[in-house]
Amino acid sequence: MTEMPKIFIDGEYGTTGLGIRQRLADLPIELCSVPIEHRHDIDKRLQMMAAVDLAVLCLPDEASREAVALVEMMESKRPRILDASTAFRTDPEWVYGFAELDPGQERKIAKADKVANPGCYSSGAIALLHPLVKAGIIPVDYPLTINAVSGYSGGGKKLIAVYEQEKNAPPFELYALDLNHKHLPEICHYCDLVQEPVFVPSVGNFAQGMIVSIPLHVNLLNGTVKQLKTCLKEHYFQRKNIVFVEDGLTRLPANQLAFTDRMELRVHSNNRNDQVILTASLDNLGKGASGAAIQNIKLMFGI
Ligand SMILES: NC(=O)C1=CN([C@@H]2O[C@H](COP(=O)(O)OP(=O)(O)OC[C@H]3O[C@@H](n4cnc5c(N)ncnc54)[C@H](OP(=O)(O)O)[C@@H]3O)[C@@H](O)[C@H]2O)C=CC1
Ligand SMILES: CC(=O)N[C@@H](CCC(=O)OP(=O)(O)O)C(=O)O
Repeated sequence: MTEMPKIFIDGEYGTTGLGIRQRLADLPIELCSVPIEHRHDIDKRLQMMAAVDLAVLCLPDEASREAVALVEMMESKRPRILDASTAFRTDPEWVYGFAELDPGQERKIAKADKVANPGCYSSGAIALLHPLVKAGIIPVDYPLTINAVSGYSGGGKKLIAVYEQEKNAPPFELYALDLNHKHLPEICHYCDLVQEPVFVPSVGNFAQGMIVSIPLHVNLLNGTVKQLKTCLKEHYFQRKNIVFVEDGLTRLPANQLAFTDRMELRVHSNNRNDQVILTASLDNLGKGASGAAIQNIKLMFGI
């Protein structure tokens, strides 16, 4: 009998880490753990990393950078790494863990030693924009606006505490109003955009779920509403985790896909076909984080 792959989740007691741990329970892998009281102990974590085939990092950016630098200095066998943070998503030495990006991306992930899991908002934005820009329908210099709302679990343990423990948590708030959100470089990079979109993220008083929505004026595109739909339908044909849906919805609840690992894409248009809103619905902790990580782990071990 062949041995099961060994995996250590650094940050396993955080929001994304816990989500991955729960999903791994169904897979043929051996999960190696550091006790909760030692979760910040770098020596114990490095010892564990030296003993496993894959280290999944579910840490803040700085802690991820530190852990990766230490792994790279290891003289013993190094584990492969899957990083959930923003730190390496546009780094050319890392493979971007968005399996549906292009044909061939799954193969790259399967062979990679270092995989960067995509950001939650970025996953929705890239799923919509990448195929449309690549097909030339959305010009690379289109003045895009990306609106998005996330459940509060998107901000990890700290934001969950604000929403679940403080009496005066807002029902809804805009944030990142300095127009410098950490997902913008990733979105521009993987959509080949030359004009940075205006990104308007927000958070609502619900735990999980996300909508990314992108309004478009059809007269500024190189294509029709029908061509937008056909392009997305063909790009995601027979994909399990991302589906293009044509159901004519005119309302879209933000928690529609909460507790799933799927993403749904839609093209909403008016009856003049001159305005469009593209939407991506997902769970920030599902396809936006832990669900995508599991997709990558399965690819990396051929499960
Ligand atoms: N939440 C989400 O929807 C998404 C999150 N991500 C990314 O995943 C990563 C983790 O986020 P999330 O799970 O939300 O965050 P959480 O704050 O919920 O969890 C982070 C975990 O890492 C631990 N930790 C923090 N600093 C260190 C350190 N220096 N050494 C060891 N452990 C440390 C924390 O410990 P302690 O228990 O002491 O706080 C906590 O257990 C982030 O990079 C985030 O950007 C990606 C996609 C979506
Ligand atoms: C609601 C909320 O705060 N969301 C986070 C994004 C989620 C996150 O931190 O992780 P990823 O970058 O890996 O997606 C934010 O805007 O910073």
